Amino acid sequence: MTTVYKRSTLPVFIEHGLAQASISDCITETFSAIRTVRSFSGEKRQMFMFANQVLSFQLSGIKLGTFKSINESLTRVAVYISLTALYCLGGSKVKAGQLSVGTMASFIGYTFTLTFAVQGLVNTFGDLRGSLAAVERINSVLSGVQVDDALAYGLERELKQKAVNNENLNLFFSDSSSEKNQNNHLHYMSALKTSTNLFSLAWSGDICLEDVYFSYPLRPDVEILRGLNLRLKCGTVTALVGASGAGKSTIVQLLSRFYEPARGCITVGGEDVRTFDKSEWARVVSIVNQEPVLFSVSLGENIAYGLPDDDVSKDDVIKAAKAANAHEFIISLPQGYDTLVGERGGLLSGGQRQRIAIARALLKNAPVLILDEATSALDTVSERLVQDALNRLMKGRTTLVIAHRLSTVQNAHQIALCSDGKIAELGTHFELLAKKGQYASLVGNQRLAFE
Ligand SMILES: Nc1ncnc2c1ncn2[C@@H]1O[C@H](COP(=O)(O)OP(=O)(O)OP(=O)(O)O)[C@@H](O)[C@H]1O
Repeated sequence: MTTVYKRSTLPVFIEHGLAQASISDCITETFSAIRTVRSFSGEKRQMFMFANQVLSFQLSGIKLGTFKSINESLTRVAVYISLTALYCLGGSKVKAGQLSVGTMASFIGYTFTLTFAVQGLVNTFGDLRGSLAAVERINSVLSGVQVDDALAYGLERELKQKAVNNENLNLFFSDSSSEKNQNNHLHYMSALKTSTNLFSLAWSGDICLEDVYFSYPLRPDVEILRGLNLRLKCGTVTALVGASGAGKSTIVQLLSRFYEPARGCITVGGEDVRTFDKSEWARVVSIVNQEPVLFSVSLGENIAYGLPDDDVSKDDVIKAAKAANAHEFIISLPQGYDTLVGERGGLLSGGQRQRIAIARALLKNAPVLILDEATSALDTVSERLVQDALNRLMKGRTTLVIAHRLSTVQNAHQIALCSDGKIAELGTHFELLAKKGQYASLVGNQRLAFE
């Protein structure tokens, strides 16, 4: 009986445990790659995955609950059978005059009542304690979070338009009829423009950082950017250089709109980017990082990440992979485009991960490209393949590259040297060398890698 019970319930326990683990895996993966998720407008996709995992957790929970209830019922039946047996035994002793009826009945009754009561109480308190701890943790996380209203508004609006029939997602949205939500919506609806002209502006206009001041929320007293001005000319490459800690990544974060400037503004074709919501902005900007983040899905899905499923054909994915010099290595794998890349792309080499990220950006085809050039050394063949793919990706796009290689800097249309929270020098490689300023000494000190 015990063996049958174990055999039948063990898989249910395992399934429930796995469902719980996949929820936390999904959360960990999403938050550790939050910049990539945001830059590819992947919030909806991650939320959808999360919703599915919560639902399978719910289903396995119900199954487990059913087994537990059956177990509980069987236990109770067994207890009552024993009780009946005790009554019979006690009854015979009473009949023989060895025990009084009252003593026997009270003994049995009190014993079992007490057992069930204590058991129930312990179970309930156990569950309650767990739930209270979870609620407390959720509250502490939520109370420390600053809600990004513009992003939240953009996401909710998009989800309401496109996924209104999707029950899974609807579970995650609060009742928009509440007065507070409606006020928020009205506020942003009046402030934010639609994306209709954002793409054409980004394909044809310059991107400008105008007198930008910025400090990080966690260190509000330290001004990282102090009146920075920089124009990224449409369709050209700007190499951003500067000493470590000069603020290069901060400029990238502002351009990606992970943060907003404290003063000054960023414009696209003359329009303040804050007039567009963040999820729409994410569609016109591609970011390729030093250490590209891949998700633990297939190679094909990683390349198509960020695009709605119905917009991506297998041919498009292959075309992007070919342009990124990734097709050959993908088809040499036994499962080709269906090969799983492992957690954070761990089953691929550094150069392969970079080419997948480049294919992803090529497929996204955004007019603005932000590139954080890898400092880690690749072997010569891999390096050439990556560089070749990057050159194709940069072509015709307004590109800002945090440059670490002299060749990148030399080939850029302009070089911006960031120092003291400003652009201290701006020009081509030879112009800046002739100036014999900070750029010349940066190159002289070999702080830019020579090839
Ligand atoms: N999230 C953050 N919160 C507070 N301060 C930060 C944060 N990120 C960076 N800083 C600070 O901002 C300054 C500029 O950092 P940033 O990363 O932009 O420099 P960088 O030029 O990209 O440097 P590196 O070349 O070493 O990557 C540094 O002094 C850094 O300590």
